[in-house]
Amino acid sequence: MTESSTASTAPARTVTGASIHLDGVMKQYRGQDKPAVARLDLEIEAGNIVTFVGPSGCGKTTTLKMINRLIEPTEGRILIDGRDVTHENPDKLRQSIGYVIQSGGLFPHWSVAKNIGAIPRVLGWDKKRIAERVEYLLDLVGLDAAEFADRLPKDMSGGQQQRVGVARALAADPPILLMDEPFGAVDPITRVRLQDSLIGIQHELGKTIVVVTHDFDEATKLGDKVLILSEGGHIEQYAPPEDILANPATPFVEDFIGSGATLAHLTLSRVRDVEAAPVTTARVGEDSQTVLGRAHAAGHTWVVVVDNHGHPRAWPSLDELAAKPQVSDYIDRRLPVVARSSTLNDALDSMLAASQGGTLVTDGRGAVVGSLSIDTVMEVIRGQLSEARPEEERDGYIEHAEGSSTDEMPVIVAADDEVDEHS
Ligand SMILES: Nc1ncnc2c1ncn2[C@@H]1O[C@H](COP(=O)(O)OP(=O)(O)OP(=O)(O)O)[C@@H](O)[C@H]1O
Repeated sequence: MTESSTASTAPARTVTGASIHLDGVMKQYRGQDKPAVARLDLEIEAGNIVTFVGPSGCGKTTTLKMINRLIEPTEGRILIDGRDVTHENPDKLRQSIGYVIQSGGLFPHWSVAKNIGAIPRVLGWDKKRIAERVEYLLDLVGLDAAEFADRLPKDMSGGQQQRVGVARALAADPPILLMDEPFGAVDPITRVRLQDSLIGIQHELGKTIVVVTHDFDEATKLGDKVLILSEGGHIEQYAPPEDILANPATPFVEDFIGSGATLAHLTLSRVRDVEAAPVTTARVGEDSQTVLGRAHAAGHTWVVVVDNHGHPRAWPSLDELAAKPQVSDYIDRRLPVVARSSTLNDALDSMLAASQGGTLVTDGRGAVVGSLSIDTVMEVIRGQLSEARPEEERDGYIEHAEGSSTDEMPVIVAADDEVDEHS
């Protein structure tokens, strides 16, 4: 079988996640007159990412924490893969449900390896198995084990700490991952990378992931389904993002998603839907002339320097490359990079943040697979906008400028403006 036919007939994704069923759950906090979450019924399919959004105080976190019983429901049942866990030992339950909070929630005096190994140690795994697991998970979340395993959280960036938080939550291979505003505390570019990394991990592992977020764009990007809640944990809509944008179920949802719903479709277009241009890659320490030969043959004017995992480090021009006999070990911290799962909005953001006319594209594990130019993205966006606006609405500048349009120019008059009938 050829490589391309393997790709086109790829088998369905492996699902290692478990389904979650909230059956009439209710939470009434002591001293409150109204329940934080009134009777809520929710079915989350195994292997899906579901995002919870809604205004502050609507009950997102309460609902999430009832799944692993960090908050005990006042009424109702929680079923995991059909099994009623409402009265199971909560500590045991939590060992099978990974939990990630904002900023990673790492133990500050423990190394990265010790943090990730916390639950496996409780489960009595031997040292070798834990060490192998730590190495596998660091690689999965895009961190180099040799560089990070012995670091303390304070010596890492917010985004790196958050990656370790995800690795720790996955340590005992739980079927479910709960995440409460996981990317709320990082800058927008890091946020995009963490989102992409999470999508990559989910595609690879097929876990069931529930994410609470304030950000509707994040909810639509990550979620196979989005749950929109209003006060009291009331379900306004629970559907795939495309359906919510196309058919908001209630006036609340319409208001919530805002008038930019047409533009919001752009947040659903992915980098993988646009063909990435091939790039010439070079390894650190490789002979520059050999790389130049490859780049010239491919007609490229720059190359991407990658590490042993194929992660991009810099994108020097051929002149810069030729200035040194070997490919040098330089990291360009402002390199624009997006994953195939990123949205076109993310791609534009990354280009703008780096003041570049293009961005590199990586796979779910951060290895370079190509590049995308601003022109390509703009072309797709223009196409989408014109599809969103019906033909008859598009009366061009030329027609108006030449006075050839038969349409009346619209005149907007305030209700109390006097209109002179004779002018
Ligand atoms: N421990 C508590 N005791 C009393 N009331 C609480 C408690 N925790 C939350 N609440 C109330 O329950 C309601 C739902 O809170 P919850 O934290 O679930 O909302 P949320 O949608 O996650 O909000 P946010 O987006 O602001 O984090 C709110 O009115 C909140 O004030």
